[in-house]
Amino acid sequence: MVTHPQQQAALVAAGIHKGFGALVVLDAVDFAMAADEAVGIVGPNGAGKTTLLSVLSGAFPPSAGTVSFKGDDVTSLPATQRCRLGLVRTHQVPKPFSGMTTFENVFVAASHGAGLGRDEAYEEALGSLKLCGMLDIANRRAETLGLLDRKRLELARALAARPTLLLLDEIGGGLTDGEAGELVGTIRELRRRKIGIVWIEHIVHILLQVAERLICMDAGKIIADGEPQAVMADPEVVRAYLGGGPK
Ligand SMILES: Nc1ncnc2c1ncn2[C@@H]1O[C@H](COP(=O)(O)OP(=O)(O)OP(=O)(O)O)[C@@H](O)[C@H]1O
Repeated sequence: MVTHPQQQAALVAAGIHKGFGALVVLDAVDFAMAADEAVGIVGPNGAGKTTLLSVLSGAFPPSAGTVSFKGDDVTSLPATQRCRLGLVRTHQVPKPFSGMTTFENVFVAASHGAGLGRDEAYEEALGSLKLCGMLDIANRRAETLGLLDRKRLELARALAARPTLLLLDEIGGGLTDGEAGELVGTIRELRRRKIGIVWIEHIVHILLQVAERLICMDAGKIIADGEPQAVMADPEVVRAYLGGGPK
């Protein structure tokens, strides 16, 4: 088990509960990570992974518990304000602004997400598109992009918001191994730039190319947390996620 003293942690979620009506989706989840960690999250469908990411990013509040970022309690801050602090997420299903070009989509993220002035936002948008290999399609309308390019655009938009900690929700989902591998190259570059990562992904062998720590969730709880290979070999993880037979 990896220990994460809270005083060194950049992102701390403590005692998180989340329910939708009678359905308990997160049940007393505690999570903490340092600013420069790369944490992978796996678990079966419906385990609560995306809901946890939504609570961390501020998409909706927890039913109970607190979230703090860089030492400040952000539990009641909306996603837009957490974004300005550097806590930025991507979505499982990219929904770019249609009727706008790829560049314009990223420019909006730089100006509104990061709060940059026009010239700085322009440079930031170009830099993000370059990093994601999208300069050659900067003038394509977003609604004409295929899935890989939509995923790249989702990443470019998040990067233009200048994250210090990036929450990725199945950025590889629906892609071929080769396509997901391309995204890994970009995410590795982010790691070189010391951006912290929390990455939910079902394509585990892709995830393990980046994650230095792995968490497995099941039924609203964290059931394993630590060195990736040890977590993947954990009998509880094998049972809940990897399809092991009954004990
Ligand atoms: N807004 C909502 N209203 C009602 N139920 C919801 C809502 N969001 C999620 N749920 C339910 O909460 C549970 C957990 O969903 P969540 O998307 O967090 O799981 P997940 O681990 O990310 O799954 P997957 O791997 O399939 O994306 C599911 O049963 C889901 O149907």
